[in-house]
Amino acid sequence: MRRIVVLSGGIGGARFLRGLKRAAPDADITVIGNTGDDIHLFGLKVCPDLDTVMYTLGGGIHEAQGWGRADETFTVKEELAAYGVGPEWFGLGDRDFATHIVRTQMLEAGYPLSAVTEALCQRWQPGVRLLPMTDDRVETHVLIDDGVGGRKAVHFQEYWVRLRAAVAAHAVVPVGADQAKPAPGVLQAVEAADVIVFPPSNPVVSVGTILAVPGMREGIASAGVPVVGLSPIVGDAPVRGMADKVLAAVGVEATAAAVAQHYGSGLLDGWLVDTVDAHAVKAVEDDGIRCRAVPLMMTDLDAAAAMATAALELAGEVTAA
Ligand SMILES: O=c1nc2n(C[C@H](O)[C@H](O)[C@H](O)CO)c3cc(O)ccc3cc-2c(=O)[nH]1
Repeated sequence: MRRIVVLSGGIGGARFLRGLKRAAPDADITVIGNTGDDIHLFGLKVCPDLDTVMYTLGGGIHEAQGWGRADETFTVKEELAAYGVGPEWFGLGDRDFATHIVRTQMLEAGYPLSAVTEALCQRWQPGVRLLPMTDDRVETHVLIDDGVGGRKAVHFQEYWVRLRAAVAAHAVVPVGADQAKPAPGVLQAVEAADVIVFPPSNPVVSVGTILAVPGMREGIASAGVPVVGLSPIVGDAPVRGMADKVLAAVGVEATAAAVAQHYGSGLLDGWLVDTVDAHAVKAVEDDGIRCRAVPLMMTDLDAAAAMATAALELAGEVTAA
């Protein structure tokens, strides 16, 4: 299992990756990061999931929060607010602003997002190869009630951060994904992988958005290597985030078994559920996906490393079968 490819969202994916690095210190890890959460604010391009992976693995993350920078200050945000310039609901700190300024400057100079991400990682040295899923613009929008009898689409960040996912999501649309091309190196990494891992990231707005880029699903299914995933749903509720809300929008129950079935045996060879969901193992295996129940709460680095070890062992079992 030397070459490992991981499809990652933000916090859950980043913490899992930290465990994976500990569990497989000699592995060559490529991370394909979701960019559907990206947002343009104050003229700057913000890539929350790429930055969360980069800061987490590079030692700059705000640990308790899981996103943004440690030791952050908010002077720029306060000054913008004093000018009446928002949105005030999105917490961009001063240190984080610097990342978005560098990124935007490089994009405006003509570099693709993949090259910009590589340049930012020169500083953070995450110890993995971090690739955006695409260099093209993709933006996840969520369809909600507009309060006057109709419906409207809002940016995913507005749904999650401003509305706290407190209203029903009727549909989730990765706008632009159908026209997007995988970023340079993405399909090559999938083709060269010894194992492909879906970490406990959101199956709809994180892994699902990556899979929506044309060529991704086919590339993974035809890679001929074990594809193993870890359930982000434990005891019928998301470990964090709003997976239940967006799963409902795509007609999938918020259970560990239903998420495995949503990915399907055409894509997934192995699936880890938490020990509290051990009753789901049989249903998943009946669907042709090898399934094991292990602790899936990433309470600390040791727990994340144990999860990564279990995922690699499951991949080994699938290969041997
Ligand atoms: O709940 C919040 N999450 C914030 N996040 C996290 C983000 O909204 C989501 O958790 C991810 O997009 C989901 O993966 C940020 C991430 C960044 O990289 C930069 C700024 C923010 C700001 C917020 C915020 O104000 N509130």
